[in-house]
Amino acid sequence: MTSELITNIGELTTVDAQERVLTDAALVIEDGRIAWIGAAAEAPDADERTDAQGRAVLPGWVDSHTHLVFDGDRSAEFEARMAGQSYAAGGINVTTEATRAASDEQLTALVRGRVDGAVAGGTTYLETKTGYGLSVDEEIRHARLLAGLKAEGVVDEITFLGAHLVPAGVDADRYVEDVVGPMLDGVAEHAAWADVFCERGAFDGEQSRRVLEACREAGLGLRVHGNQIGEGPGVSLAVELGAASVDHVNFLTDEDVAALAGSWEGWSRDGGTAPGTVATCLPACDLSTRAPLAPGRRLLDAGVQIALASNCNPGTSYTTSMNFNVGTAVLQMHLSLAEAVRAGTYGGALALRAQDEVGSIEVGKRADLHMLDAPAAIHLAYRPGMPLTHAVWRAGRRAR
Ligand SMILES: N=CN[C@@H](CCC(=O)O)C(=O)O
Ligand SMILES: [Zn+2]
Repeated sequence: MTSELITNIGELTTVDAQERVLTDAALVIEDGRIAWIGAAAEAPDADERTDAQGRAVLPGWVDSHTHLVFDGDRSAEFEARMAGQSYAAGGINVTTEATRAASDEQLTALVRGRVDGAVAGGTTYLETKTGYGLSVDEEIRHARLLAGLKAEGVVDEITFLGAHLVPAGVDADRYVEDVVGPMLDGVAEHAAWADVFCERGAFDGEQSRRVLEACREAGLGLRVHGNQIGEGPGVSLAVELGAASVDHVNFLTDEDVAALAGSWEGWSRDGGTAPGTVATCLPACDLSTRAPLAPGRRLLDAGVQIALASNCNPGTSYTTSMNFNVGTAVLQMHLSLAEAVRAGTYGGALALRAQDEVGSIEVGKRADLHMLDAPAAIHLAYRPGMPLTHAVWRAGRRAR
């Protein structure tokens, strides 16, 4: 068992229950986990020593929402949007066609490259989805490829999103029966989560319920893409069915916000009731679709736990940069730096129910660390777009 002391940390943002931010700090990693945190002057010895030279350290980002299994290019669709066209779910079909044509080797290499990019930007725990297969064989193929990458530690969480869109030329009810039948049977061994795009142009409330209930029955945890394009049943359904997260949340009624807040009543970080439904905000996606930014401030003020995620996908958010998403949440969504960092770390972990393992720097947790080439984390918003990630540790190992 080797240990590493990281010392001379200018600012250590722990995201622990007390939201402690330590200056002149140090920490020790042992066997992939955080073994000690405290003042640099009091740090114990370790086998190896890294001098942070006054840099800031924070938990690695937990990106709780990505779609990395895809091939093809949708830049023309993006350009048309920038010229005034609005986003519609139908573009998913374009990616599905390109993705189906890619071999296992091609898709695996594409996912690996995208994860490398995410890690290079400070992401240390990452969820990703199927959803550009949209047939029984293809969805199972994508889930199987992801399971191989999970076994290697490339991705951390896998979500089945067969209910992303009804593929062109297929009857909707027939497709839903495929999703809850042979598709679910084939992916259940590979995925821990199921998701549905509950939205105008994708799946309505009834179809979404059918998919979510069947997936829950099969033992999968639930997540929902909801309220992205307009108000709708996504949020209320997610809360009713005990989904771990509902993502996008751009268009919310007061009832939606109250339902989300109600799901957190009685929960506290140190105990109480089980966690409720996290509202995941996706600022890069909102900018790329010219949508109103998700109301993160309103949700926090109502007592809802929120996450920030990249939603990396070729249609609405072609970026894995959590630095960008967190900086944007401060600049445009009126979150404080502490709130935005928490949403991109502990909030994402809550959305994946991985909060006991990752999402904060606490003794016993996985040593997932992000060192900035800056003395303080506020530089993420103060210097947007700058290459601020200096070093990354994933489960105690230098990943960057
Ligand atoms: N909204 C649904 N799914 C993706 C976009 C899919 C696409 O357009 O390719 C999203 O999260 O934004
Ligand atoms: Zn998405």
